[in-house]
Amino acid sequence: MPPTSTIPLLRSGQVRRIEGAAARLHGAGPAELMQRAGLAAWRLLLERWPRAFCIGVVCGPGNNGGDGYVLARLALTSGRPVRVLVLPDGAPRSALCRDVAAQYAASGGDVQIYDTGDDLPDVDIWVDALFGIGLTRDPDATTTALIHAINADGVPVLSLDVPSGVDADSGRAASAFSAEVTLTFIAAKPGLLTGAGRVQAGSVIVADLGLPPSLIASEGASTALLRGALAQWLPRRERGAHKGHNGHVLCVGGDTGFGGAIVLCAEAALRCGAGLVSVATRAVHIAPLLARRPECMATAVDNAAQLLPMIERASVIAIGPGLGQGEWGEGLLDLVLASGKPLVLDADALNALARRPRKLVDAVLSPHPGEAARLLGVTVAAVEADRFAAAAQLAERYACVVVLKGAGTVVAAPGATARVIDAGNPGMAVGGMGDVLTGAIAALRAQGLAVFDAASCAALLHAAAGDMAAGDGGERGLLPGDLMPYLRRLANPDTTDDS
Ligand SMILES: NC(=O)C1=CN([C@@H]2O[C@H](COP(=O)(O)OP(=O)(O)OC[C@H]3O[C@@H](n4cnc5c(N)ncnc54)[C@H](O)[C@@H]3O)[C@@H](O)[C@H]2O)[C@H](O)CC1
Ligand SMILES: [K+]
Repeated sequence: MPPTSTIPLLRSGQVRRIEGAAARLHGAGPAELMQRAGLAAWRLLLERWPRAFCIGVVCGPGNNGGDGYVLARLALTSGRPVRVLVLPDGAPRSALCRDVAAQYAASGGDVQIYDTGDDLPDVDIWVDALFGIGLTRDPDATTTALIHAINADGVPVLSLDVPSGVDADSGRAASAFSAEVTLTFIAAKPGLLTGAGRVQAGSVIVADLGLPPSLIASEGASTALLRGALAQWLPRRERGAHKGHNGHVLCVGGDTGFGGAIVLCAEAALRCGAGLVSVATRAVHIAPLLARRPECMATAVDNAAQLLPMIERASVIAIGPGLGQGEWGEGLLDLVLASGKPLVLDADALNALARRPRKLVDAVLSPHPGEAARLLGVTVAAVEADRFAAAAQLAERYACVVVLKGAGTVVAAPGATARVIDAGNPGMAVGGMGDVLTGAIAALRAQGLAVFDAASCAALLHAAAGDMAAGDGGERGLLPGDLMPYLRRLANPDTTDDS
């Protein structure tokens, strides 16, 4: 049951087709759209940075640069000083860009050629109109020098359409502007919401350029951005429910001395609404910890035979936190994989799976980029260069749902439109956060959500709880346990059944 709060993301090719259709169907050709783009950017600049007086604009040779020249002309005719920078080989190449550059010059504007090592003009804001969806290769040395100089200049950067240097579809960036805001045209691009692109884009604002939503929707989303509104996802709580109604999660992990992870997993499963949670572990030191929670039964499991009855009673099994890489963990994993129960695999269970790859049935994998690289047999850089492709390959190879963690979590399922979550913050990059997510996924699966929705909703819940916890005390020093009260709060939007 995907929520209504999914925002469609369009790839570059889709946006270009819409641009073509806009000319045919709505009389808004590329020249008109460029004027609208430049005007939308100028209005946003005035609204967001009203005290910016001297306006710097970096203009590229293509139509992204054209957007920049339109803005530069508007700034100039508003009486502000304008500094337009172009690269040595950056003279306008597209006809549209030449036209608007000529309009800017006719308004009295001039252009400065930037070369490596030049001092930057003193401006109050930089508008990045170097490259948009037409980036075809990594920026060269001079371009990279300009990008680094502007990123270090200490003034805000407003990127038009895409932070230059970022691949609009994958999010990959060799070097890119660090934008405070990216005003993207017609629709947000997937590369702005995950990986390096999410980091460089800052706040992403969409300008529809006055095109009808029906035209923009005509392309169909290549990826869906999931935001807030968790209520639509979560199963309604029946008044007469008892703990059996809300599923029984079995958490398997916690080799000797590694008990913390499985405790986090168990607690998160409870906080996200699982009716019952059992823990199979051999980190016996955590037994007293869990014994104080009657809703959570911990059992010391030394061998696979002891696990069987626990598997029978469970509705969903989460395996991996603190599982270790030894025989004990491998033996339990084999039994769990053979159980036929809905599964969530994380941490060391993923490393074991990477050593012995096999297709899964009704499972969710929740790798970080390193685990994903091992599961695919590639480098971490290759995973991060195109997180959508990596998640899709994992989903196909292991026949399961995949939650690829990191900046802009990607949730993929075989043959389905990928989902991406732009909530979450760098404070969550600490040990144990993944264990909390594993418990959340298992809990929502145990409460009856379909596997793709359970993984997506849990990832949204987890990221939103991380943002709330960071908002309450800062990102530095954020700990996995800090998320628990927020998980509970977010998992209880006013959806209780009044019947
Ligand atoms: N699609 C729309 O509805 C609208 C698009 N607008 C703007 O147009 C750009 C896309 O323009 P395009 O000319 O296709 O590409 P770019 O301007 O991004 O750049 C292409 C230009 O740059 C050269 N180039 C590419 N990579 C590099 C590199 N690494 N180093 C040097 N040069 C490079 C390439 O050869 C081309 O010459 C879109 O993003 C919007 O901003 C409209 O104005 C609004 C509607
Ligand atoms: K740009």
